[in-house]
Amino acid sequence: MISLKQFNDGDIQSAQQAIAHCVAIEAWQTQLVARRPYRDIAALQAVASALTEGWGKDELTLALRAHPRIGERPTGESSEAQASRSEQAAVQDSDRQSKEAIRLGNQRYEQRFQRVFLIRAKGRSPQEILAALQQRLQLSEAEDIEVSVQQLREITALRLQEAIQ
Ligand SMILES: NC(=O)NC1=NC(=O)NC1=O
Repeated sequence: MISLKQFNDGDIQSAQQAIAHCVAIEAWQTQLVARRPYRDIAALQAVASALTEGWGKDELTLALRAHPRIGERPTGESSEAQASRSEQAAVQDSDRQSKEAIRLGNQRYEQRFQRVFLIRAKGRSPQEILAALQQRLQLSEAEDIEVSVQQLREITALRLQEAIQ
């Protein structure tokens, strides 16, 4: 985590490094860095959010490369892995039955949509995640893309809040 001043004043390389784990979409990273300096955190978050406006299936596909499945404990010390572990803590600590239900739900979801199920996990219990997964299985491809992109926006915003304070 770095301060807004450090983010504003740092060189391009270090500024991009500080936010790269928020979402694996290069354009978002480079544009957020290019618009420095930000007068305050709210201005930074407003631009970060505006830069997600046009996201669709292509951006989702890019971002999913960096998101482990829900319930699969992300390994490694990368910023992404650390962020995922903390976001998914409630699932990691849940009982075996919930974990198995989520694992099976992920399988069903991937068979239907051919992509990893993405949900903003922070603040959600395993039960809430499971309920969301069941609901998402009823959606059409287009509907689920829209919901998945919205989840990606939420995860990105939460990670940015943690990254620069
Ligand atoms: N497949 C996922 O939904 N992954 C994740 N959701 C989060 O909130 N963090 C993740 O890594």
